[in-house]
Amino acid sequence: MAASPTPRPKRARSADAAEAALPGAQALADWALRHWGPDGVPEGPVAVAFSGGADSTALLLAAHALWPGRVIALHVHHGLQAAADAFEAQVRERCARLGLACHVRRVDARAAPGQSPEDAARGARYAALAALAREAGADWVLLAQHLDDQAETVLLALSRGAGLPGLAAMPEAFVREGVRFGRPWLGLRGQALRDALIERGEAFVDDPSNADLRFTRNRIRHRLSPAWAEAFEGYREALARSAAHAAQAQRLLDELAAIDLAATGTPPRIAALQALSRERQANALRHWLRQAHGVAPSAAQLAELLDQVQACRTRGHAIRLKVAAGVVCREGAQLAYTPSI
Ligand SMILES: Nc1ncnc2c1ncn2[C@@H]1O[C@H](COP(=O)(O)OP(=O)(O)OP(=O)(O)O)[C@@H](O)[C@H]1O
Repeated sequence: MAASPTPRPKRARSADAAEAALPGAQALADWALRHWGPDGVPEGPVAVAFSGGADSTALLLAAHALWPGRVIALHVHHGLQAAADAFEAQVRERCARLGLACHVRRVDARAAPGQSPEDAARGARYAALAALAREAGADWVLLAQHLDDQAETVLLALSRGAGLPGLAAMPEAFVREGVRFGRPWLGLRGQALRDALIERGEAFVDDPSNADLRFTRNRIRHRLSPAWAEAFEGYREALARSAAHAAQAQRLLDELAAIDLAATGTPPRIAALQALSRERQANALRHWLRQAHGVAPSAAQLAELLDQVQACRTRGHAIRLKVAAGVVCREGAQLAYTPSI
Protein backbone atom coordinates (compact mmCIF):
# COMPACT_ATOMS: atom_id res chain seq x y z
CA MET A 1 0.00 0.00 0.00
CA ALA A 2 1.35 3.41 -0.92
CA ALA A 3 2.36 5.57 2.03
CA SER A 4 0.15 8.58 2.49
CA PRO A 5 1.90 11.76 1.35
CA THR A 6 3.52 13.92 4.02
CA PRO A 7 1.23 16.91 4.59
CA ARG A 8 2.78 20.02 3.09
CA PRO A 9 3.15 23.08 5.26
CA LYS A 10 0.30 25.51 4.95
CA ARG A 11 0.96 27.90 2.05
CA ALA A 12 0.64 31.64 2.30
CA ARG A 13 -2.72 33.05 1.35
CA SER A 14 -2.42 35.12 -1.81
CA ALA A 15 0.03 37.90 -1.06
CA ASP A 16 -1.99 40.14 -3.41
CA ALA A 17 -5.07 39.85 -1.23
CA ALA A 18 -3.04 40.47 1.93
CA GLU A 19 -1.26 43.42 0.29
CA ALA A 20 -4.61 44.93 -0.58
CA ALA A 21 -5.44 44.69 3.12
CA LEU A 22 -2.11 46.09 4.30
CA PRO A 23 1.02 47.38 2.52
CA GLY A 24 4.09 45.29 3.26
CA ALA A 25 2.40 41.90 2.87
CA GLN A 26 3.96 41.45 -0.57
CA ALA A 27 7.42 42.34 0.74
CA LEU A 28 6.87 39.88 3.60
CA ALA A 29 5.81 37.13 1.18
CA ASP A 30 8.86 37.85 -1.03
CA TRP A 31 11.17 37.68 1.99
CA ALA A 32 9.56 34.36 3.03
CA LEU A 33 10.14 32.96 -0.46
CA ARG A 34 13.83 33.94 -0.27
CA HIS A 35 14.36 32.47 3.21
CA TRP A 36 11.80 29.69 3.58
CA GLY A 37 11.55 28.57 -0.04
CA PRO A 38 8.45 27.92 -2.17
CA ASP A 39 6.86 25.46 0.29
CA GLY A 40 5.87 28.21 2.68
CA VAL A 41 6.17 28.77 6.40
CA PRO A 42 8.38 26.68 8.71
CA GLU A 43 6.94 23.84 10.81
CA GLY A 44 6.47 25.68 14.10
CA PRO A 45 4.72 28.97 14.77
CA VAL A 46 5.91 32.17 13.07
CA ALA A 47 6.84 34.58 15.84
CA VAL A 48 6.57 38.35 15.43
CA ALA A 49 8.52 40.58 17.85
CA PHE A 50 5.67 42.86 18.81
CA SER A 51 6.47 46.05 20.72
CA GLY A 52 3.01 47.49 20.12
CA GLY A 53 4.58 50.32 18.04
CA ALA A 54 3.40 51.20 14.54
CA ASP A 55 5.90 49.06 12.62
CA SER A 56 5.51 45.83 14.53
CA THR A 57 1.72 46.29 14.65
CA ALA A 58 1.77 46.48 10.84
CA LEU A 59 4.03 43.41 10.71
CA LEU A 60 1.80 41.42 13.04
CA LEU A 61 -1.25 42.25 10.93
CA ALA A 62 0.50 41.47 7.64
CA ALA A 63 1.89 38.14 8.93
CA HIS A 64 -1.51 37.16 10.32
CA ALA A 65 -3.15 38.02 6.98
CA LEU A 66 -0.62 35.89 5.09
CA TRP A 67 -0.40 32.93 7.47
CA PRO A 68 -3.61 32.75 9.49
CA GLY A 69 -3.41 30.38 12.44
CA ARG A 70 0.40 30.27 12.35
CA VAL A 71 1.44 33.56 13.95
CA ILE A 72 2.30 34.23 17.59
CA ALA A 73 3.44 37.49 19.22
CA LEU A 74 6.48 37.90 21.47
CA HIS A 75 6.66 40.96 23.70
CA VAL A 76 9.49 42.14 25.92
CA HIS A 77 8.59 44.26 28.94
CA HIS A 78 11.68 46.43 29.39
CA GLY A 79 10.81 47.56 32.89
CA LEU A 80 12.59 50.83 32.15
CA GLN A 81 9.74 53.24 31.80
CA ALA A 82 6.45 53.64 33.59
CA ALA A 83 4.65 53.23 30.26
CA ALA A 84 5.90 49.63 29.86
CA ASP A 85 2.90 48.21 31.75
CA ALA A 86 0.54 50.06 29.45
CA PHE A 87 2.45 48.78 26.37
CA GLU A 88 2.09 45.22 27.62
CA ALA A 89 -1.63 45.68 28.27
CA GLN A 90 -2.19 47.05 24.77
CA VAL A 91 -0.13 44.29 23.19
CA ARG A 92 -2.13 41.64 25.05
CA GLU A 93 -5.40 43.28 24.12
CA ARG A 94 -4.48 43.48 20.41
CA CYS A 95 -3.43 39.80 20.39
CA ALA A 96 -6.62 38.75 22.17
CA ARG A 97 -8.70 40.57 19.53
CA LEU A 98 -6.79 38.84 16.74
CA GLY A 99 -6.97 35.48 18.52
CA LEU A 100 -3.15 35.20 18.67
CA ALA A 101 -1.04 33.70 21.43
CA CYS A 102 1.01 36.38 23.16
CA HIS A 103 4.20 35.50 25.05
CA VAL A 104 5.62 38.15 27.35
CA ARG A 105 8.89 38.30 29.25
CA ARG A 106 10.07 40.94 31.70
CA VAL A 107 13.73 41.86 31.58
CA ASP A 108 16.08 43.98 33.60
CA ALA A 109 17.50 46.18 30.86
CA ARG A 110 19.52 48.52 33.07
CA ALA A 111 22.90 49.37 31.55
CA ALA A 112 26.08 48.04 33.14
CA PRO A 113 28.81 50.63 33.89
CA GLY A 114 30.29 51.81 30.58
CA GLN A 115 27.43 50.35 28.52
CA SER A 116 25.00 52.60 26.62
CA PRO A 117 21.33 52.32 27.68
CA GLU A 118 20.41 51.54 24.06
CA ASP A 119 22.91 48.67 23.86
CA ALA A 120 21.74 47.28 27.20
CA ALA A 121 18.08 47.37 26.15
CA ARG A 122 18.86 45.82 22.76
CA GLY A 123 20.95 43.01 24.25
CA ALA A 124 18.32 42.18 26.86
CA ARG A 125 15.58 42.32 24.22
CA TYR A 126 17.24 39.90 21.79
CA ALA A 127 18.07 37.45 24.59
CA ALA A 128 14.46 37.56 25.80
CA LEU A 129 13.03 37.20 22.28
CA ALA A 130 15.27 34.21 21.62
CA ALA A 131 14.25 32.58 24.92
CA LEU A 132 10.54 33.19 24.25
CA ALA A 133 10.87 31.79 20.71
CA ARG A 134 12.60 28.64 21.96
CA GLU A 135 9.93 28.10 24.63
CA ALA A 136 7.17 28.53 22.03
CA GLY A 137 8.90 26.19 19.53
CA ALA A 138 9.35 28.96 16.95
CA ASP A 139 12.44 28.73 14.72
CA TRP A 140 12.02 32.24 13.35
CA VAL A 141 11.32 35.63 14.89
CA LEU A 142 10.32 38.47 12.54
CA LEU A 143 11.39 42.04 13.35
CA ALA A 144 9.74 45.14 11.89
CA GLN A 145 12.76 47.32 11.17
CA HIS A 146 12.40 49.07 7.82
CA LEU A 147 14.26 51.21 5.30
CA ASP A 148 14.31 54.33 7.50
CA ASP A 149 15.82 52.29 10.35
CA GLN A 150 18.43 50.88 7.95
CA ALA A 151 19.40 54.38 6.75
CA GLU A 152 19.61 55.59 10.37
CA THR A 153 21.82 52.63 11.24
CA VAL A 154 24.25 53.59 8.46
CA LEU A 155 24.29 57.21 9.66
CA LEU A 156 24.90 56.03 13.23
CA ALA A 157 27.78 53.85 12.05
CA LEU A 158 29.30 56.74 10.06
CA SER A 159 28.96 59.04 13.08
CA ARG A 160 30.95 56.56 15.17
CA GLY A 161 33.69 56.03 12.60
CA ALA A 162 32.65 52.38 12.23
CA GLY A 163 34.38 49.95 9.89
CA LEU A 164 32.72 47.67 7.33
CA PRO A 165 30.81 45.49 9.84
CA GLY A 166 29.07 48.61 11.19
CA LEU A 167 28.51 50.17 7.77
CA ALA A 168 26.95 46.90 6.60
CA ALA A 169 24.09 47.85 8.99
CA MET A 170 21.31 45.30 9.55
CA PRO A 171 21.12 41.99 7.66
CA GLU A 172 17.73 40.70 6.53
CA ALA A 173 18.33 37.43 8.38
CA PHE A 174 20.68 36.39 11.18
CA VAL A 175 21.05 33.88 13.99
CA ARG A 176 21.27 34.92 17.63
CA GLU A 177 21.27 32.62 20.65
CA GLY A 178 20.38 29.71 18.38
CA VAL A 179 17.23 31.40 17.01
CA ARG A 180 16.81 32.82 13.50
CA PHE A 181 15.69 36.41 13.17
CA GLY A 182 14.31 37.97 9.98
CA ARG A 183 13.81 41.57 8.87
CA PRO A 184 11.47 41.38 5.90
CA TRP A 185 10.88 45.12 5.61
CA LEU A 186 14.33 46.62 5.17
CA GLY A 187 13.26 47.90 1.74
CA LEU A 188 10.02 49.59 2.88
CA ARG A 189 9.48 53.19 3.96
CA GLY A 190 8.27 53.50 7.57
CA GLN A 191 5.89 56.32 6.74
CA ALA A 192 3.90 54.11 4.34
CA LEU A 193 3.33 51.56 7.12
CA ARG A 194 2.29 54.19 9.65
CA ASP A 195 -0.02 55.97 7.14
CA ALA A 196 -1.70 52.68 6.30
CA LEU A 197 -2.41 51.95 9.95
CA ILE A 198 -3.83 55.41 10.55
CA GLU A 199 -5.94 55.22 7.40
CA ARG A 200 -7.40 51.92 8.58
CA GLY A 201 -8.01 53.18 12.11
CA GLU A 202 -5.60 50.61 13.59
CA ALA A 203 -4.33 51.65 17.03
CA PHE A 204 -0.65 51.47 17.99
CA VAL A 205 1.55 52.60 20.84
CA ASP A 206 3.74 55.71 20.49
CA ASP A 207 6.79 55.11 22.63
CA PRO A 208 7.68 58.49 24.24
CA SER A 209 11.36 57.50 24.43
CA ASN A 210 11.50 57.69 20.61
CA ALA A 211 11.30 61.48 20.95
CA ASP A 212 14.08 61.69 23.57
CA LEU A 213 16.93 63.61 21.93
CA ARG A 214 19.47 62.37 24.48
CA PHE A 215 19.64 59.19 22.36
CA THR A 216 21.88 59.50 19.30
CA ARG A 217 19.50 57.51 17.10
CA ASN A 218 16.67 59.90 17.92
CA ARG A 219 18.82 62.93 17.09
CA ILE A 220 19.61 61.32 13.75
CA ARG A 221 15.92 60.53 13.18
CA HIS A 222 14.54 63.92 14.09
CA ARG A 223 17.32 66.30 13.04
CA LEU A 224 19.64 64.71 10.49
CA SER A 225 17.23 62.56 8.45
CA PRO A 226 14.84 65.42 7.56
CA ALA A 227 17.82 67.49 6.31
CA TRP A 228 19.12 64.58 4.20
CA ALA A 229 15.63 63.96 2.82
CA GLU A 230 15.37 67.59 1.77
CA ALA A 231 18.75 67.60 0.06
CA PHE A 232 18.58 64.09 -1.51
CA GLU A 233 15.13 62.63 -1.96
CA GLY A 234 16.37 59.04 -2.39
CA TYR A 235 18.98 59.10 0.38
CA ARG A 236 17.45 56.19 2.32
CA GLU A 237 17.63 53.83 -0.66
CA ALA A 238 21.16 55.10 -1.45
CA LEU A 239 22.40 54.48 2.11
CA ALA A 240 20.78 51.03 2.13
CA ARG A 241 22.60 50.23 -1.14
CA SER A 242 25.88 51.35 0.45
CA ALA A 243 25.12 49.06 3.39
CA ALA A 244 24.58 46.15 0.99
CA HIS A 245 27.94 46.88 -0.73
CA ALA A 246 29.66 47.01 2.66
CA ALA A 247 28.03 43.72 3.71
CA GLN A 248 29.22 42.06 0.49
CA ALA A 249 32.77 43.35 0.99
CA GLN A 250 32.70 42.17 4.61
CA ARG A 251 31.72 38.66 3.49
CA LEU A 252 34.80 38.62 1.24
CA LEU A 253 36.99 39.74 4.14
CA ASP A 254 35.51 36.96 6.30
CA GLU A 255 36.36 34.45 3.58
CA LEU A 256 39.91 35.80 3.33
CA ALA A 257 40.27 35.61 7.12
CA ALA A 258 39.12 31.98 7.08
CA ILE A 259 41.78 31.19 4.44
CA ASP A 260 44.51 33.03 6.37
CA LEU A 261 43.55 31.48 9.72
CA ALA A 262 43.64 28.04 8.11
CA ALA A 263 47.29 28.85 7.27
CA THR A 264 48.21 30.42 10.64
CA GLY A 265 46.15 27.99 12.75
CA THR A 266 43.86 29.13 15.58
CA PRO A 267 45.05 30.55 17.82
CA PRO A 268 47.36 32.07 15.21
CA ARG A 269 51.07 31.23 15.05
CA ILE A 270 53.12 34.41 15.22
CA ALA A 271 55.59 33.51 12.46
CA ALA A 272 52.74 32.57 10.12
CA LEU A 273 51.01 35.90 10.85
CA GLN A 274 54.21 37.79 10.07
CA ALA A 275 54.23 36.24 6.59
CA LEU A 276 50.98 38.10 5.79
CA SER A 277 50.58 41.77 4.88
CA ARG A 278 49.69 44.07 7.80
CA GLU A 279 46.13 44.44 6.43
CA ARG A 280 45.63 40.68 6.24
CA GLN A 281 47.07 40.24 9.73
CA ALA A 282 44.60 42.83 11.01
CA ASN A 283 41.71 41.12 9.24
CA ALA A 284 42.69 37.67 10.50
CA LEU A 285 43.23 38.86 14.09
CA ARG A 286 39.87 40.69 14.16
CA HIS A 287 38.16 37.59 12.82
CA TRP A 288 39.87 35.27 15.32
CA LEU A 289 39.04 37.49 18.31
CA ARG A 290 35.42 37.89 17.21
CA GLN A 291 34.74 34.26 16.27
CA ALA A 292 36.63 32.54 19.05
CA HIS A 293 36.16 35.02 21.90
CA GLY A 294 33.30 37.38 20.92
CA VAL A 295 35.45 40.49 21.40
CA ALA A 296 36.26 43.35 19.02
CA PRO A 297 39.52 45.27 19.47
CA SER A 298 39.43 49.04 18.96
CA ALA A 299 41.44 50.47 16.03
CA ALA A 300 44.12 51.64 18.49
CA GLN A 301 44.34 48.22 20.19
CA LEU A 302 44.62 46.44 16.86
CA ALA A 303 47.38 48.79 15.66
CA GLU A 304 49.28 48.17 18.91
CA LEU A 305 48.83 44.40 18.61
CA LEU A 306 50.12 44.46 15.02
CA ASP A 307 53.19 46.43 16.14
CA GLN A 308 53.87 43.91 18.90
CA VAL A 309 53.44 40.96 16.51
CA GLN A 310 55.81 42.65 14.05
CA ALA A 311 58.45 43.23 16.74
CA CYS A 312 58.25 39.67 18.09
CA ARG A 313 61.34 38.13 16.46
CA THR A 314 63.20 36.50 19.35
CA ARG A 315 62.39 33.57 21.62
CA GLY A 316 62.00 35.65 24.80
CA HIS A 317 59.96 38.49 23.28
CA ALA A 318 56.64 38.93 25.11
CA ILE A 319 53.32 40.13 23.71
CA ARG A 320 50.69 41.55 25.99
CA LEU A 321 47.70 43.73 25.12
CA LYS A 322 44.38 44.40 26.83
CA VAL A 323 41.38 43.81 24.55
CA ALA A 324 37.86 44.19 25.97
CA ALA A 325 37.89 42.63 29.45
CA GLY A 326 40.71 40.22 28.56
CA VAL A 327 44.27 40.15 27.31
CA VAL A 328 46.06 38.93 24.18
CA CYS A 329 49.49 37.50 24.97
CA ARG A 330 52.18 35.25 23.56
CA GLU A 331 52.16 31.57 24.48
CA GLY A 332 55.22 29.96 22.91
CA ALA A 333 54.95 30.28 19.13
CA GLN A 334 51.29 31.33 19.24
CA LEU A 335 49.00 34.10 20.40
CA ALA A 336 46.44 33.39 23.12
CA TYR A 337 43.47 35.29 24.50
CA THR A 338 42.55 35.15 28.19
CA PRO A 339 38.98 36.46 28.66
CA SER A 340 39.44 38.20 32.02
CA ILE A 341 42.64 39.68 33.34
N1 LIG B 1 9.52 45.55 23.64
C1 LIG B 1 9.55 44.83 22.53
N2 LIG B 1 9.00 43.60 22.49
C2 LIG B 1 9.05 42.86 21.37
N3 LIG B 1 9.65 43.26 20.24
C3 LIG B 1 10.20 44.46 20.22
C4 LIG B 1 10.20 45.32 21.35
N4 LIG B 1 10.82 46.47 21.03
C5 LIG B 1 11.21 46.34 19.77
N5 LIG B 1 10.84 45.13 19.26
C6 LIG B 1 11.10 44.60 17.91
O1 LIG B 1 12.34 45.11 17.47
C7 LIG B 1 12.14 45.93 16.32
C8 LIG B 1 13.07 47.12 16.35
O2 LIG B 1 12.93 47.83 17.54
P1 LIG B 1 12.76 49.40 17.59
O3 LIG B 1 13.13 49.83 18.94
O4 LIG B 1 13.42 50.01 16.41
O5 LIG B 1 11.20 49.49 17.36
P2 LIG B 1 10.07 50.28 18.16
O6 LIG B 1 10.11 51.69 17.70
O7 LIG B 1 10.16 50.02 19.63
O8 LIG B 1 8.72 49.55 17.70
P3 LIG B 1 8.05 49.43 16.28
O9 LIG B 1 9.13 48.97 15.34
O10 LIG B 1 7.02 48.39 16.50
O11 LIG B 1 7.48 50.77 15.93
C9 LIG B 1 10.67 46.31 16.35
O12 LIG B 1 10.21 46.60 15.06
C10 LIG B 1 10.03 45.08 16.93
O13 LIG B 1 9.83 44.07 15.94
